[in-house]
Amino acid sequence: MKLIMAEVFNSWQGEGGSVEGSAFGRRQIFVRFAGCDLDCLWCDSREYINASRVFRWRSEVEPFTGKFEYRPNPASLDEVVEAILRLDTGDIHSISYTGGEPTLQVKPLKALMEEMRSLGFDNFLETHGGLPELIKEVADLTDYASVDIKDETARATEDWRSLVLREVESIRILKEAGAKVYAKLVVTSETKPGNVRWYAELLKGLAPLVIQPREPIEINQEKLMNLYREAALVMGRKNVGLSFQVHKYLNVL
Ligand SMILES: C[S@@+](CC[C@H](N)C(=O)[O-])C[C@H]1O[C@@H](n2cnc3c(N)ncnc32)[C@H](O)[C@@H]1O
Ligand SMILES: Nc1nc2[nH]cc(C(=O)O)c2c(=O)[nH]1
Ligand code: SF4
Ligand SMILES: [Mg+2]
Repeated sequence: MKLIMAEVFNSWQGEGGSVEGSAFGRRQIFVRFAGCDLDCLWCDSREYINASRVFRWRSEVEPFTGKFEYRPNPASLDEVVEAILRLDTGDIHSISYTGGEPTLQVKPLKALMEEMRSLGFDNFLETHGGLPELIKEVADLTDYASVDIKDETARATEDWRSLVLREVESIRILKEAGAKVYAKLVVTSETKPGNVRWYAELLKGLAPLVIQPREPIEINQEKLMNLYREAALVMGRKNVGLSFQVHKYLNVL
């Protein structure tokens, strides 16, 4: 079984804020898959979007050392499992599968999640959720999921509205399978309050929402808190929170 990988490292989860299902501040091993079918304007993992150009992947030799070993793509499942286990510091909350978009490589993703579960780890899926048919394949193996709702200002794809509906469908599938799920919305100064109301209507009663400012932050506090209020008025005050990419401020991976 082969995978196109980007990197494997050990850090703490820097996103998700305090809503239910978030693993913010928990220690994780991150497994970043190469390749994505979307093209978010502000993506901080751009170099990994085109999988055919990711010739090698890196794995941390030891946590927080900044020292990496490089290997050619594609990777074998065994190599990736070995890289993960080498970074097991004994305090790992869950394994985070991110990217790129991990669900695009659904067969090896599933095999890896099965293997990590059998070794006693929980699985945390970080996904754009735009492909519910693929989400179905890994839903039973997912303990936690952070599913992005792509705002119109991300310009992720041409048919943005149908993408949002598919993301919500993925959340439903994951929830029905028993995963702890929250939605993450990256906002900018151009984000429309009316759009946030629409996302909130779709998520109401389904999953909590975190609002995460695009980095580097350009949205002002007043606008951010107005968007928060729009969402909370629809979803309920306990179901909305803020999320910041704290790892970027602390200069860790
Ligand atoms: C790189 S994506 C990979 C997983 C999946 N493709 C997705 O978009 O959800 C991981 C997370 O980083 C967030 N992210 C990426 N670039 C960002 C930026 N410049 N500012 C804020 N969040 C960002 C995404 O919204 C997503 O929640
Ligand atoms: N520390 C840390 N937390 C994260 N949460 C989501 C990340 C991602 O890129 O998916 C990420 C990441 O790359 N590093
Ligand atoms: S979906 Fe995720 S990996 Fe893909 S472009 Fe958007 S932020 Fe980047
Ligand atoms: Mg990131």
